[in-house]
Amino acid sequence: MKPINVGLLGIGTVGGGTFTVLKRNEEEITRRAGRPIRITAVADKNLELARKVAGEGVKLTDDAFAVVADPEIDIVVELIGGYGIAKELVLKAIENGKHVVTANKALLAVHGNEIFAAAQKKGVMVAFEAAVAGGIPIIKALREGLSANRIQWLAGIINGTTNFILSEMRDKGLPFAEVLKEAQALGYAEADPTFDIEGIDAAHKVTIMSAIAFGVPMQFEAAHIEGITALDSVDIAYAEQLGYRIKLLGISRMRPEGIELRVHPTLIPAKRLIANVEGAMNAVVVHGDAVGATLYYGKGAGAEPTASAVIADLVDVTRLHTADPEHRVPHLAFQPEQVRDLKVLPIEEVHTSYYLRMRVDDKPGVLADITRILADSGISIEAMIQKEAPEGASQTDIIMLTHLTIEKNANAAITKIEALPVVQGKITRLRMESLQ
Ligand SMILES: NC(=O)c1ccc[n+]([C@@H]2O[C@H](COP(=O)([O-])OP(=O)(O)OC[C@H]3O[C@@H](n4cnc5c(N)ncnc54)[C@H](O)[C@@H]3O)[C@@H](O)[C@H]2O)c1
Ligand SMILES: N[C@@H](CCO)C(=O)O
Ligand code: NA
Repeated sequence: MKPINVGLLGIGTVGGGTFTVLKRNEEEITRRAGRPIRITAVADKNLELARKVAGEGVKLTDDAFAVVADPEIDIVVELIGGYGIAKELVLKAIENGKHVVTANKALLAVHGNEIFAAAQKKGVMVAFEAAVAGGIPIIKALREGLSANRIQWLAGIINGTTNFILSEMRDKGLPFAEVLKEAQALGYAEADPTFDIEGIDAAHKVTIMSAIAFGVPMQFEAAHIEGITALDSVDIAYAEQLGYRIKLLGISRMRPEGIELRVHPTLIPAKRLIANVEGAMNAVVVHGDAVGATLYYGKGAGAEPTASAVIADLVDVTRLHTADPEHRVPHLAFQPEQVRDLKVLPIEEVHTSYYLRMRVDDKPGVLADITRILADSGISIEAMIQKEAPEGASQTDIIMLTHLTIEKNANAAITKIEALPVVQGKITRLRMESLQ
């Protein structure tokens, strides 16, 4: 059977892993795909690296546009990253009638609408399993496995770097900067690690999942994004005492009036399976009306786990290469004309519950004043701890967990509580999700 020819753009961590796994498992992969999948051209601006990894028998170049223009190439695999040259290359590949496989979540979350429209018009596939949660087949699950369901919400630990940092801080009490350096050395972090720690990478990934779960366009620009840099280790410890873990979650929920799309540190009950996902591992919970809650777990980063997803896409594209475009799975799970223009809700409209930590004067009646404000705002309290004031101290910490409310309601109550003379400084507020 005639091989399918692949042009690889970027042979760094993921590109190198893809080359290695494809070679090692060639026989198994061919048995699945029905024909051999061969990387026949590699472009990397670091030619020395390309030579070292790909060796003889492959066309090597430092000009990625030459691969995209090569008439012998059937599928272009984009593993360069970023929104700059990667966007030009992907659009050019599509224009030249080539299928595209990419791990580039930033590119798809920001420019996906344009890229998928171009691919649809040209009748080519753009596959992106590696872009979300690395090796976990979450795109496949959302797009195909759960297609009977009205998906109601999804929530995931989808950034390995930040989960690694939170785990190490909690278990070993190590400082943030030190753990970040370790995550970078292990190859988990983005080229610019602020994308990880400020929640941007997780927002890219939840944007993509939200689009294919709910049949809406990519709306990255409307996502609410908070990272872990403002998180205080005292809150990690208090959350623990209350039976919760703090994780950086990407959350998207379908509501009749719009979509919630947000990334922020979140308290989740310690007894949930996902609360126990540690280190650089990823996990996503997807809730469908028929199936209920489903959980997907595995390695979200690293050379071979990510290559596993890239190659699964290569197998899919190879199988469907000759199929009529109408018989292929739609790029974004829903038929293109069925994508709905449902907007992302502002963060003030989200439904969630809260962890509140405040420093108060250690006087009688303080608690009554605070609980009255919450009650007047219709916010009920689920749990509370009041720390014993240390010997001779005149102030103490109160930590409260609330029931579900609307964010703007919580904001108004917090402003009123902060205005009480007995409350010192700002209240620390974290969102909580029950994930049931
Ligand atoms: N590393 C991971 O664990 C992981 C996981 C999932 C997704 N991704 C995504 O995969 C993509 C690649 O990530 P990576 O970690 O392999 O990056 P990397 O930096 O290890 O590799 C990128 C490669 O592209 C080459 N390159 C850069 N500019 C180029 C150009 N103009 N022309 C040709 N080559 C060029 C570089 O020399 C390098 O070898 C990114 O989009 C990233 O977000 C990475
Ligand atoms: N920087 C990303 C890589 C995988 O997308 C992470 O830490 O999850
Ligand atoms: Na994946």
